Amino acid sequence: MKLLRFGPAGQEKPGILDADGNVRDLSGKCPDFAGAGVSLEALDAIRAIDVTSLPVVAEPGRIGSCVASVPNFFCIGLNYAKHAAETGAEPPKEPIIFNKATSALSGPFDDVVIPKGSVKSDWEVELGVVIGKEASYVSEEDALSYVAGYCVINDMSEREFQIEKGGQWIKGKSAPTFGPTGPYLVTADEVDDPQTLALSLDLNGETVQDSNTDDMIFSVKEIVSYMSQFMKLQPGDIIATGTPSGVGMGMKPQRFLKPGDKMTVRIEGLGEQEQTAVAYE
Ligand SMILES: NC(=O)N[C@@H](O)C(=O)O
Repeated sequence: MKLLRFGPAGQEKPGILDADGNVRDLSGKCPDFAGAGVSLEALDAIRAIDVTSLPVVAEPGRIGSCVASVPNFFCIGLNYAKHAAETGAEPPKEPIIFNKATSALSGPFDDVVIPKGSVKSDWEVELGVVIGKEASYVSEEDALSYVAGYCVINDMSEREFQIEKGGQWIKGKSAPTFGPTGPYLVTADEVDDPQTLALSLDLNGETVQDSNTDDMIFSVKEIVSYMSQFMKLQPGDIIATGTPSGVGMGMKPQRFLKPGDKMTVRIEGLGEQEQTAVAYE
């Protein structure tokens, strides 16, 4: 299933894409796609609905983040060897885990606001994993059975805030609008192998990131199992699984976003996002 949320910010309704590409309204039939609303049980209940019986939304308007009110917005750092190299870092021996403030979550086509005082705002296409079942001490073998689905994420990053402000990457990752997520939550049963997906990001029409999830250092199943050794993952948690090379910080000379820049962010089978960078006002 391709699940989405449509409507003005803060008033989104849950929907589903039908076989003809129409948005069908799921409101009243299921809870919002937040927390338990994306548990494996909740997704099974949606799967049992006859999609053709749902009203077609002729004009869905704005598309919101495909999940809402996320309990945790986790990220994995330096999970592609060439990206680690472009930042001057060694490939990690164990997964690097950090957080993005959950208030950074935004719609896949919403403007990205360059934060107040920022001169180093940067882009990062990433495969997003949404957890569908409490996961504590799970094996790698079982890990993918805890995944509700996958989505596109732009892990927006302010490099001065992230690197030059005395530590903790969360400072550079968390500005409002720094987490475009969606357009769809594609349920796990529709993704044969999360380690074979092409992912790319264009800046003003020029492809700057172009890779495949088979280049990850730690696979999705390794990440979910590893994280579950330290914490209990919960339904609705997002894990952004790291970005490939081609970020502005790694370019020579470095390149950062300015108002009017357009980012097109895509992952094979999961859809495409587009954001325009705008100045903070
Ligand atoms: N350098 C940096 O921030 N990278 C991470 O976000 C990552 O995805 O690797």
